[in-house]
Amino acid sequence: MELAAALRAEARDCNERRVLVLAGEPETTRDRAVDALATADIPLESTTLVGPEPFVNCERLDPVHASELLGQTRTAVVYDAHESLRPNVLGQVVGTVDGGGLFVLLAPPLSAWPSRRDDFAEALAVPPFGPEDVTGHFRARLVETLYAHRGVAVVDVESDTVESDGLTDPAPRLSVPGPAVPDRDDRAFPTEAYRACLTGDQSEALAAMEALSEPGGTVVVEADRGRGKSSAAGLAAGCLAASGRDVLVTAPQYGRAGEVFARARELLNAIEEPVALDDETTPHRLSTDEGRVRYAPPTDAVELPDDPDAVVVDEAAALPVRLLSGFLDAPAVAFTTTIHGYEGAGRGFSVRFKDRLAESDRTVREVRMDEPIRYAAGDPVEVWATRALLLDARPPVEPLVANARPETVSYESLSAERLLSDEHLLREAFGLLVLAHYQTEPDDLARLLDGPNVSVRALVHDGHVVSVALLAREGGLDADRRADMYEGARVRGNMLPDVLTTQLRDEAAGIETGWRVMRIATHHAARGRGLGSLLLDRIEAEATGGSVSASTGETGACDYLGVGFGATPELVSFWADNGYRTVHVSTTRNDRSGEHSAIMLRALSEAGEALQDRHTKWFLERVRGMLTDPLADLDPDVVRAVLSAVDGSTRLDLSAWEWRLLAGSPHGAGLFDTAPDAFRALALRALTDAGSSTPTGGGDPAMADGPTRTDTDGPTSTGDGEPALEPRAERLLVRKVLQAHDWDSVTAQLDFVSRRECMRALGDVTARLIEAYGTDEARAELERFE
Ligand SMILES: CC(=O)SCCNC(=O)CCNC(=O)[C@H](O)C(C)(C)COP(=O)(O)OP(=O)(O)OC[C@H]1O[C@@H](n2cnc3c(N)ncnc32)[C@H](O)[C@@H]1OP(=O)(O)O
Ligand SMILES: Nc1ncnc2c1ncn2[C@@H]1O[C@H](COP(=O)(O)OP(=O)(O)OP(=O)(O)O)[C@@H](O)[C@H]1O
Repeated sequence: MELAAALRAEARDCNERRVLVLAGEPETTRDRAVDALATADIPLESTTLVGPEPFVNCERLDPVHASELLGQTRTAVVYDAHESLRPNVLGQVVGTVDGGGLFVLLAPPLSAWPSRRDDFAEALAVPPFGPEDVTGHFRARLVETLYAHRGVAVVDVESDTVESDGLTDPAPRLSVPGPAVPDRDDRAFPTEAYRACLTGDQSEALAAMEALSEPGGTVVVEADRGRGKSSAAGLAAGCLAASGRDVLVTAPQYGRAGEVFARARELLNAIEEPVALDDETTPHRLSTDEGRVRYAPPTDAVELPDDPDAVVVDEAAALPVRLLSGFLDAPAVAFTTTIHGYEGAGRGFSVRFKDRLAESDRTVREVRMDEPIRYAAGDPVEVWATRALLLDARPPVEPLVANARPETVSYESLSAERLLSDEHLLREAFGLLVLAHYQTEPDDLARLLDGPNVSVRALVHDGHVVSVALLAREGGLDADRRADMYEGARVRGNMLPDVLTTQLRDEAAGIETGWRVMRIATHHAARGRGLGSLLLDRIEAEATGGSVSASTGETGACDYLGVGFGATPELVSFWADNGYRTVHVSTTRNDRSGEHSAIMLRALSEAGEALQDRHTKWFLERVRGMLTDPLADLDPDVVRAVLSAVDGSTRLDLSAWEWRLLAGSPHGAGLFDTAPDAFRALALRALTDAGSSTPTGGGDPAMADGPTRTDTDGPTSTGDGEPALEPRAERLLVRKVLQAHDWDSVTAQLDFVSRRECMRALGDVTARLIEAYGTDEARAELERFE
């Protein structure tokens, strides 16, 4: 394996990395990899094998644990991709290879690789599709990039042919001086911290983070992977703790904060600050005499437990904007974020969150770190990985779509073939999806190109993608599969049938076929002009009449459209305005976003309607119980939005005595606390009516009457609908009546001047609801006190 030695020698000379692809039968490639590591003189202690079985005496990680390598530095990583090639794993492992090191990829013969069905392809075969329906576009594209890119050697080990030698013959590199330590006058942090910096960019980022010493300090550090941003944040945290401050560190995953703590600790040791680990089992907690550095997961950290002096949010792009905004309540805060990472969300961070920062009254210091730490700038392996995984995909630049309007765009189905033949279109469509969602990852690219159940629709303005939707076909499952699912077996994909079947105990929920809108996004320069709604309209038109063909990207006619998403009031209204109706709200919060998911359906066929109707009915029957317990802290505006988006309303089944009690409450004759259930029934009725124009009536013993809004009785105050309550009155119904918060907290949350005023406000709302919904007797009772 002389080639391996030559690649390594070149890599070392220019502090870059090289890729060695060994293609052929598994055993042969594994033997050759062992030879290659030996000939290239790569120490096994700094080599990691990522693969299903050991064949070389070095650290081995199963591919599912590859994320453990994030933030680490290895001289070589061998990725044995025979059993499965996972795009996420590829992205995670390439970045950890050090300058002067090799990334060794073991693969089947490259010409046959795209048509192989490996374990990852199996994972993309979402029922009712089988592995034979999964295509190999992602791998075909990957193979093309392997041949096309500099720094990538390809060897066919069966014929012992070097198909591409990967040598770039670089010009000799001038040695780069280490970063200068700023003058003492210019800095507040100790010299040791600046000495610990490995690049000028890192030193500048550290200097910017001195702003965290003062209340109001806000710093944003943006960098590509491996630029040393976590380390810069760690050095800053160490300096702050040494000066007696309490620093709270958060990151999407506990393990990811490791570099922050490692640098903080090294620094505290270097400046001889006695440092104690509070607890060996949770090493992410360091204490100095007066200061400390501690970790909390994002959804806890946003509550700013124990009032930290400063907060470091590492990998901020992987968190949703709503959560990030919460950190602006901290006295001082630094956000570090990857621009083109496997998180693939850096631009999203800039666009979505920087606007929010700009609106806040904080002065923000922004720093960008470009110099790579592990290897030289311009490293060809980084260039290759970025292209292969589309890590730098971005939406069209603003001027190209700024004039897009519903009348200037065309609706298009973007098949995988079309996207592959037009790299610009692929980059724009994927870039827009990445930008719109904080959790897009390289696996999604493969899903989009090869998943038989996934397809893309877009609005195109002048050749550029301005709105895009990713659709998943769900349901259409046979009886055995539905029974398995009902009994608790995991069925891939099929998110909506899965929730409706397993959590909501509907064994028939997987019969109908639906399209789930997995993601939808409109370019930020063209939002609020009706484009998102137009895209949904066109999808619906297609879904009501289309033909079925997985290979052409046609998803076919179906029974319903559906969506599951982290519920915010604005998004729920967007879906409700487009005719989607609530059937479920998850009882737990998403770990990363802190949001509850809402599930909304839009029935398109009779069968779809039957499905939606029964879930609407069940939702109305159970939502009261959920609101007093698991959803008791759900944002009242989300509660208002999801309730008003239910396609139906509850019937009021109150006894004459309950009506009398309600009617007495506005004037203090009846008390809320003596019969909260009667108040709940009334509040729920009002809030579910809030989105409709024709309320349903009372008198029926059934709790819910499903989606038909046929009124039977119940006068209304407006003549043609429900009483129009102000948002604050609705929030009061949610917080006090439905979520059962105590009077004092409701008074404070809704800014009432006193508990008395809050109680009086509830009395007023109750009176209005009795006017609208009460029996004649109840209204007469109300009048007795007036
Ligand atoms: C399954 C999922 O993907 S859910 C996640 C949806 N996607 C995102 O959140 C990505 C970022 N957001 C976007 O790309 C867009 O805001 C979309 C896709 C939600 C809406 O696209 P648009 O082209 O703006 O839609 P359209 O113009 O038809 O409707 C906008 C309406 O949605 C509402 N809306 C939706 N989201 C928001 C929001 N975050 N802030 C304010 N209003 C919003 C508004 O009421 C607006 O009404 P208006 O026209 O009266 O101003
Ligand atoms: N000042 C430093 N001292 C010692 N090691 C450092 C320093 N800065 C960076 N490193 C090392 O360089 C590598 C990359 O640094 P770090 O993890 O801070 O960068 P990052 O930009 O957050 O990278 P990633 O995106 O890979 O998480 C790590 O292995 C880290 O240990």
